[in-house]
Amino acid sequence: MPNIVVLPGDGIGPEIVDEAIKVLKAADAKFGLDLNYEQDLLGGAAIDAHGVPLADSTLDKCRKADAILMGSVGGPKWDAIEAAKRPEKGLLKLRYELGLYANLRPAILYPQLADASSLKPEIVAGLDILIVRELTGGIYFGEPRGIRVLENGEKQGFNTYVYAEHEIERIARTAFEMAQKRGKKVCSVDKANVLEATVLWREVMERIAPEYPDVELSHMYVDNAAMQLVRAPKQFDVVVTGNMFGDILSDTAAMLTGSIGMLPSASLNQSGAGLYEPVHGSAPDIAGQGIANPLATILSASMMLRYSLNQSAAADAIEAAVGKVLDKGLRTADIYTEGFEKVSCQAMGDAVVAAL
Ligand SMILES: NC(=O)C1=CN([C@@H]2O[C@H](COP(=O)(O)OP(=O)(O)OC[C@H]3O[C@@H](n4cnc5c(N)ncnc54)[C@H](O)[C@@H]3O)[C@@H](O)[C@H]2O)C=CC1
Ligand SMILES: CC(C)CC(=O)C(=O)O
Ligand SMILES: [Mg+2]
Repeated sequence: MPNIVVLPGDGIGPEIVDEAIKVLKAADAKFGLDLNYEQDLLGGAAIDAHGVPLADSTLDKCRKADAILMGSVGGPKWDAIEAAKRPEKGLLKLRYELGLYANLRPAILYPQLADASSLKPEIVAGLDILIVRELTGGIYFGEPRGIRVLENGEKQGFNTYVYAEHEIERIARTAFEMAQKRGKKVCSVDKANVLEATVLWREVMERIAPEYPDVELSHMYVDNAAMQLVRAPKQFDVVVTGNMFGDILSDTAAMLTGSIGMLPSASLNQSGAGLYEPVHGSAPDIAGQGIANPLATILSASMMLRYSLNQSAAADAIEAAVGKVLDKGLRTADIYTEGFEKVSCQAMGDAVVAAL
């Protein structure tokens, strides 16, 4: 019986995770998945209960799990806490401790949402990009880091952008392997005109590329990539990049698909167990109102079935059910455009269950 650790987190986290679990239970009834769920705390909720954003006991459960389904962490309630102890650090620690270096962030435009995209329909029609973000290295984890006092009494904040060859090699392989199953193009995004760490990044990408002769490798500076994503996004197939650039570019890509409420993600390690979470955060501005879009989390649950639990038929069925619900004209507020039916978070989850 596969064991799923469920970490709803903060803000809209509990609302959207409830809907994803509902959909998983419906998929279980239909496909006999026999999933077992174990709920625990992460982020601000864990700080409130245990004083730390990720308790050792929670980390232990996650290590033993077949997969983890997460909502989102953070919020203004904990913003005054010093940076090293904030809710977000619990999530970063979880990713790091489980070695979840490969973060897959598909940005797919459902054709029904062409009107909700920030771009003109003709620019985004058929959009299907996969952002492969390195998740356990780079500037989010580099040492030294902190805030120090200089001799003149002024404070200085500092972080370190660092990548070792093995970290670049393994994420390169993930990107090339993914591209082999898709459009056979990898665009590696860096800032090699300025940052030495990304000069090495580019060198390693070039070194690994010949192992995948059927895949075309190109390089792009991150500033241009941000521009190209909103100018002509369909030029991209797989985009591989470091932790911070991937974080930023995936939020940009989200708006091409209509809303960040539509973007799921999978974070994988070498062993196949994974962490599944929407790309968005805890959305404190709409938390508790029942209006969040649960589809990113529902689609993350579908990625969990596909990547960690070997249940691709159930994953396909959930994705098809999401398509059917959009066909019916149901829209949460973030993807609502005139002429459609505006529904709550819960109604959207119920509709996906019904469509399943
Ligand atoms: N993986 C995680 O747990 C992440 C956590 N965060 C944390 O979340 C908190 C809020 O961060 P923000 O910068 O505001 O980013 P955010 O992604 O939470 O929200 C940005 C905007 O998108 C909207 N939005 C996000 N998800 C939505 C959904 N499912 N349905 C409808 N609208 C949605 C929000 O209402 C807001 O207007 C912060 O504490 C941040 O550190 C941010 C990103 C990821
Ligand atoms: C805590 C943040 C690094 C989370 C985030 O923004 C993300 O993973 O997209
Ligand atoms: Mg982010």
